[in-house]
Amino acid sequence: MRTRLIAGNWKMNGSTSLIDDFGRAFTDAALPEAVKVVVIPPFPYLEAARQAFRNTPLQLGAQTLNPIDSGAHTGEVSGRMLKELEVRYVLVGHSERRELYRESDEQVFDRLLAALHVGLVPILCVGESLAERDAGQTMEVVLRQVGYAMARLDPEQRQQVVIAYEPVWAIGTGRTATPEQAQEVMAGIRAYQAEFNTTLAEQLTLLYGGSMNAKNAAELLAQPDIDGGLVGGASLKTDDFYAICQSAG
Ligand SMILES: O=C[C@H](O)COP(=O)(O)O
Repeated sequence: MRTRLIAGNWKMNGSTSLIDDFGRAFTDAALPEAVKVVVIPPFPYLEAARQAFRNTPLQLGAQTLNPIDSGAHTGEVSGRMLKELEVRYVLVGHSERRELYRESDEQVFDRLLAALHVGLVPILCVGESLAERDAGQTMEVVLRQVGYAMARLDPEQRQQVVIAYEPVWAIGTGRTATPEQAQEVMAGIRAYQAEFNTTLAEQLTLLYGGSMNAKNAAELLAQPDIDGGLVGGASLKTDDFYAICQSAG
């Protein structure tokens, strides 16, 4: 059975009091067995989260990392620093990083490799824009993003990567991909992986992201190639996020 994973990406939102709310809500939480839950707050809240989540099943994630270990890179954070704060997962290639901060496939790959080198689990985010979908280029764009990274990894590294499919037009818009639309692309990603190794493809954890919420999560998560969710807006509401985690069981 594949890992079920729900990750809440707070983006540039949240507060220390929201961290405390999550700590309280998830203390001794009875989550479905085999569901892993990750909270990905902004960097300044990681230490508070590490403390507040001690008696919870919540694991920590970070939103990006610099590929370099240390040095004169003002404003940047390295994977080694994240590891010190017991961070386990890190997003790479989120569409907001690709768009707003002009991260190329090459830069995304450097970050992914750096994450693997320090023992973080990278969540590689991929997805097409609305114009690309309308032009019938969805699979081409998504497989280019997946392929650029995966083809450069060795089999053991490939096994560590989680992939999140996030159609850009569904992010923060309230317009979720239909379960069928998401399933079609995610089956395509798994089939692409199977070209390297069928066992690895079968074990690959694939997340859907894009306006997932407490109402639509169960239907999305029921699709055969959707193993979990990368949740933005709804991960800022404790009750909604808790409900999404329950739907993953
Ligand atoms: O990282 C999360 C995704 O970008 C989805 O965000 P959203 O749930 O607010 O659409």
